[in-house]
Amino acid sequence: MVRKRKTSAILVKKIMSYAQLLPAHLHSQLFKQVRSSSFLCQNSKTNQNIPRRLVLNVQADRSSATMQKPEMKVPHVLTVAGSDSGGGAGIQADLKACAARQVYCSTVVTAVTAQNTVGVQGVDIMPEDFVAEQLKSVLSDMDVDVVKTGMLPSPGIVRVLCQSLREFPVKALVVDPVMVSTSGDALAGPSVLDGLREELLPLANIVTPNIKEASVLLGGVPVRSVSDMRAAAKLIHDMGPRNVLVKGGDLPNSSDAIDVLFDGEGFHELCASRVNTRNTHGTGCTLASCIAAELAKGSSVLEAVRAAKHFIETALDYSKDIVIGNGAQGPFDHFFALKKVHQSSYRQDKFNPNDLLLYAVTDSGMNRKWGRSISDAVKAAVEGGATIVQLREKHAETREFLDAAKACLKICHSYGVPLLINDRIDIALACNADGVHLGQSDMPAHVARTLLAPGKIIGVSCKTPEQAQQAWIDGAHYIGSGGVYPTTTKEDNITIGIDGLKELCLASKLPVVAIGGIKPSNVRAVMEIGVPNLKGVAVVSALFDRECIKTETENLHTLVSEAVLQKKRA
Ligand SMILES: Cc1ncc(COP(=O)(O)OP(=O)(O)O)c(N)n1
Ligand SMILES: Cc1nc(C(=O)O)sc1CCOP(=O)(O)O
Ligand SMILES: [Mg+2]
Repeated sequence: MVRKRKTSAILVKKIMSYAQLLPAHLHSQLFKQVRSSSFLCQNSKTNQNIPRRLVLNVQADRSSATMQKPEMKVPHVLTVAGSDSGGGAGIQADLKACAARQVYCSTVVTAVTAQNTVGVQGVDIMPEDFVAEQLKSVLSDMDVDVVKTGMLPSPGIVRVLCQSLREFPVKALVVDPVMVSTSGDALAGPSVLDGLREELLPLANIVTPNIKEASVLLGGVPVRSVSDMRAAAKLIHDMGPRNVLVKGGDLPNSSDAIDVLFDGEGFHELCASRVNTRNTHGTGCTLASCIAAELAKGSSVLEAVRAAKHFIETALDYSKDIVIGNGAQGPFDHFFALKKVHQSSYRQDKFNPNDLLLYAVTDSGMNRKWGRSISDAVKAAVEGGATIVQLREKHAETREFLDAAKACLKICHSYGVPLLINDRIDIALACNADGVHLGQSDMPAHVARTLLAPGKIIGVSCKTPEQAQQAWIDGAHYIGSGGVYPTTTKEDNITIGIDGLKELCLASKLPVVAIGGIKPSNVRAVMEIGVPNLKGVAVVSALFDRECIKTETENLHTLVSEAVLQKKRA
C-alpha cells in the first residue's frame, strides 16, 4: 500500500513537470484528466489492481498547441515483435538494425522470450489488449512510416494489429513471418496461420519468409531449390502481399545466400556469398528491419532488399569471429560501420573481393555534361546497387576534389560501400578514403602501401601477366584489367580483349575486375570467361554518361549478378 502511494506521488510529480512543457491553455485540461483518472489498473492476467501505469487521456489539441514541431522529418519504423533476452534477434535486433541504418525505431512488444545462444527457454505472450494499447500509443502520436512485424504469437495479436493498421494507415508494411527461431524452437503456432494468411498478408508491401516459413505458409509444400522458391513466391503472392522475398539462406548444398524476390510481375534473384560463421542469430529480423528502414527513407522495394542484403553480408563478415554465448548460434555486430570509422580502416585487413561485383568509376567530364555534382552521381550509383566506387576526377581542383570526396565517403559508408580514389594518394589520405586505385604510371603500389594505413585497399591496373605478378608482390588487393573493349573514356587505351583478360586472370593470384567499354549488352560475355577470380566489372560511361544513373546501375547490377549466379551453377 505504501509503495502504491509512493508510486502515485512520483507520477503526479512527473505530470506536473510535463505540464510545464505544455502551453498554459492546456494546463486545466491536463489536471482535469489527472484528477478523474485512476492510478490503479488491472493486470489482465491476475485481475489484480496495480499501480503499474497511469492511463492518461490527454488528447491535447495539437494544432492549437504552440510547441514548435521539429523541422526535419525523421524516417520512422515501428517494429511489432517479441523481445529476445539474448539481444540477438527480435525487438533488440530491430532496434539495432534501424539505428545502424539511421532510422528511428519505436517498439510494440508482443511477447517476452527467455532466450540465449543455446535456444528459447521460455515465452510469455503479451495480452492482446495490451498489444493494442501499445499500438495505439505509438500510432496515434508518432509519424510512423513503416510497420515491420516479427513474432506474432497469438491470433488475437494478429487481429488487433490488423485493426490498428486499418485505423492508422502507414506508408508500408513489412511482414517477417517468424514461426521458428534459429535454434529450431516454435515461436508461433498453427493457430496464427489463418490470421496471417487471410488478414495480415493482404495488407503487406513485402513478406520475407525463409524456405521453412514459405513451406509452412503453403501448408507444407516442400521448398528445396531455387525453382521451388520461385514457385513458392508466386503462390504466397496470391495471398495478397505486393512483394514476396523467399530467403534461401538455408538451402542445402548452396555456397551462396540466394534470395528470390517476386513483385507480381517478375523475379529477381539476389545473391550474396555465404559467410562462414556461427553468428547468424537475428539475420531474419535484421534483414526485415533493414528493408523497413530503407522503405521509410523512400527507397523502392528492390533497392531496399538490395541494401538490406548488403548490410547483412557486411555485418556477418565483420563479426564472423566474435564470440558471444556458448550455444550453436551467436549474435552479430550491427554497428560495424561505427567501428570502421573509429579504426580508420574499411574492414581492418579484410578487403572483400565480392565488392568488385559492380564497380562504379566516376568521370568529371560526364558529370559536367549532365549538370550533376560528383556526390549526386555517386549517390545515384550506390542507390542503384554499385558495390564499390572510385572517384576518377582527372580535372578537379584539389580543394573541390577533397570536399567532394568527403561527401561521397559519407554517402558510400551509409550504404556499406567502400570508396577508393583514383591516382591521388593525397586526397585519399586527407579524406580517409577506403583506398586508392593506381595505374602503371602512377605511384607504385608498394610505395603507396607505406603511406596508407594498414587495411586500406590498393587496386592496380594491369594489362599483362607480368604486371599482375608484380601487383601481387607489391601487396595490391585487386587488379583492374582492360581495356576489354575499346573505350572513348580513356584516351589511347590499349584494348586487350576478352582473351587478354582471360590470360591475365589465369596468371593472377589476385581478384580481378574487368574494365573498358563494358555495358549491358556485353557484360554477360565478359563474366562468362569462366575464371573464378574474375569478380566483376568496372564501368564509367555505361553508368555516368546516361540520363538516369540509378536505373542504369540497377540494370547492370541485375545482369552481372545473374551472370555470377550462372557461373556458380555451371
Ligand atoms: C578498376 C580500374 N581499373 C583500371 C583503371 C585504370 O587506371 P589507370 O591505368 O591508372 O588509368 P586512369 O584511370 O588513372 O586513367 C581504373 N581507373 N580503375
Ligand atoms: C579508366 C579506364 N581504365 C581502363 C583500362 O583499360 O585500364 S579503360 C578505362 C575507361 C573505362 O571507361 P568506360 O567504362 O566508359 O569504357
Ligand atoms: Mg591512374
